[in-house]
Amino acid sequence: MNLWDLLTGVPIRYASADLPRDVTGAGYDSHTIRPGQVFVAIHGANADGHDYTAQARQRGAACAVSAHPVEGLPYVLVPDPRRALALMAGNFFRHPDRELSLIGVTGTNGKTSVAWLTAGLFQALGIPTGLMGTNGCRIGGAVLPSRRTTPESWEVQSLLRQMADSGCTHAVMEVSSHALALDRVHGLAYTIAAFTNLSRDHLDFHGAMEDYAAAKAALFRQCRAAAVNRDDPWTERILRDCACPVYDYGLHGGRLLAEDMDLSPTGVRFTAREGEVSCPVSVSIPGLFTVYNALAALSMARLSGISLPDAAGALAKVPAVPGRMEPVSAPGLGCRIFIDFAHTPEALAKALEALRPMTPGRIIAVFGCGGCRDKGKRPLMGAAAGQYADLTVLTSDNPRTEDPLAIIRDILPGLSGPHLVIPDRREAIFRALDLARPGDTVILCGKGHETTQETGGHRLPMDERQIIAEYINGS
Ligand SMILES: CC(=O)N[C@H]1[C@@H](OP(=O)(O)OP(=O)(O)OC[C@H]2O[C@@H](n3ccc(=O)[nH]c3=O)[C@H](O)[C@@H]2O)O[C@H](CO)[C@@H](O)[C@@H]1O[C@H](C)C(=O)N[C@@H](C)C(=O)N[C@H](CCC(=O)O)C(=O)O
Ligand SMILES: Nc1ncnc2c1ncn2[C@@H]1O[C@H](COP(=O)(O)OP(=O)(O)OP(=O)(O)O)[C@@H](O)[C@H]1O
Ligand SMILES: N[C@H](CCC[C@H](N)C(=O)O)C(=O)O
Ligand SMILES: [Mg+2]
Repeated sequence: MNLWDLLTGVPIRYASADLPRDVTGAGYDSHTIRPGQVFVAIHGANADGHDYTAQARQRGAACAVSAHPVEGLPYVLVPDPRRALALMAGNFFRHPDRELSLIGVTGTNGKTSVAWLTAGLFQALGIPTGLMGTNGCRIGGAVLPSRRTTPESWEVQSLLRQMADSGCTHAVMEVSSHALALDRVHGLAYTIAAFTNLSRDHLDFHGAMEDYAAAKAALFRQCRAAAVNRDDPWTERILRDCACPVYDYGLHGGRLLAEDMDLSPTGVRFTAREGEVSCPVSVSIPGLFTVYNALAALSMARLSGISLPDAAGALAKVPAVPGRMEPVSAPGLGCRIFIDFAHTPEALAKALEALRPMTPGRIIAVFGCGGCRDKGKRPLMGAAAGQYADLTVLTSDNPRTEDPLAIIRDILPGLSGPHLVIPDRREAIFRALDLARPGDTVILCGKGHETTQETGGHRLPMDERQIIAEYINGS
């Protein structure tokens, strides 16, 4: 590709005279750069790409895009290499957002659930829809694993191009606050952006709630319509800079309302009402938060021109989201078991609250907090467990490179109420199941769809479904 075509729209401060005419693409990691590519040097939190131009050159980089002059490669100076990378990705992959109805979902909790329900709803109506998020990327029948909720801009544009080329007319993607702050979706034009809610998470990265909210709000400056949760106290802040039409939903206010709710162990049923039109909705995921997630999905369907009855009919056909209040059958144990992905104080509270009406006995919660992430949420998660569970088995959840016991020590000050500390997660699950009596509910929080445990800097296999099966089979 012609270098200047690749750089279309990128603000440029200076270009050296010896630049190549054609390049084969771009990359931002010196380890994986390929011959003929542009190496985009990014100044990050841990490293500075500008220090790795020699390695990029050895691997065949044709030139660099950088914030300051670099040694050994012709270069183009730009004010912001991350943004340059995102714009170059759009050019290289021929702007798939111009061919797709692109839907972005942001918020602290519920992004994966809402994205899944929305994509599933469209698919059920015969609308070919791609899906990108924490649980993987779905393009046609293929599922590609994801390491992050929203990948780097080059990968985002590449995946959207694959969706467009495979016949998708719509794409639904989760947009994390990290992605917004780090320009992974810079330059994308969203047809619809949705906001689920905001509560404490990721303050290790954002610093303060206001900065976290500001990162999320940025999505609403690059969309043509917004779907928002009217009941969330942060919604006004999120919409402050939003100039597009807004469709709101809620239990207490909004254009789309949920009424006559029936929350059961197997899911939720309610009546969705928009003005004079109302229709029954059912989703096979328990918890009041599922009502909100369903309303978000229905709102995006409405903004896409789908009638409420058609949308509700399609939503009823969508299978449950893997690892989100996922029931595990344990015949013989007499207790209910759920695998869930709650990993914030608010999500943990909501997930545990959802269990109370279906639990004649005790709620036994197994949870831990991720290592190398927001430490401030740890005692708050402890407090949520103490408040809503009858017994907590405190354990580990991806300690990463932190000492698991140090993480547990951070959680304990918030945790009042009966609890056991069992750092080994498999052992913790076994103990919770040992202690469970008929009528109790055991919930394993925080790992959801994950099938590994990151500890000591390694990623080890760990599947909670398998651990439960092993317990049941007596191994
Ligand atoms: C905080 C964060 O998101 N960091 C991401 C960011 O890191 P960074 O900018 O600090 O990068 P860095 O490691 O300092 O390196 C700077 C540059 O030098 C380059 N480099 C570095 C070393 C070298 O030898 N050669 C080289 O070229 C790197 O490729 C990079 O381009 O850019 C890197 C390259 O894309 C990412 O790998 C890294 O994600 C890390 C692994 C991460 O864990 N991110 C998580 C927190 C995250 O993004 N999570 C969100 C939120 C999930 C949610 O709640 O939904 C997500 O979207 O998944
Ligand atoms: N709307 C919601 N409000 C509060 N809690 C929710 C909501 N939806 C789901 N949850 C809880 O949060 C957990 C995570 O849900 P989900 O994976 O959909 O969130 P997410 O925003 O995608 O998370 P991540 O930031 O990791 O991508 C669920 O397992 C459930 O316990
Ligand atoms: N998207 C979330 C996932 C957390 C999953 C949980 N298992 C943990 O490791 O804390 C994050 O990056 O914070
Ligand atoms: Mg997610």
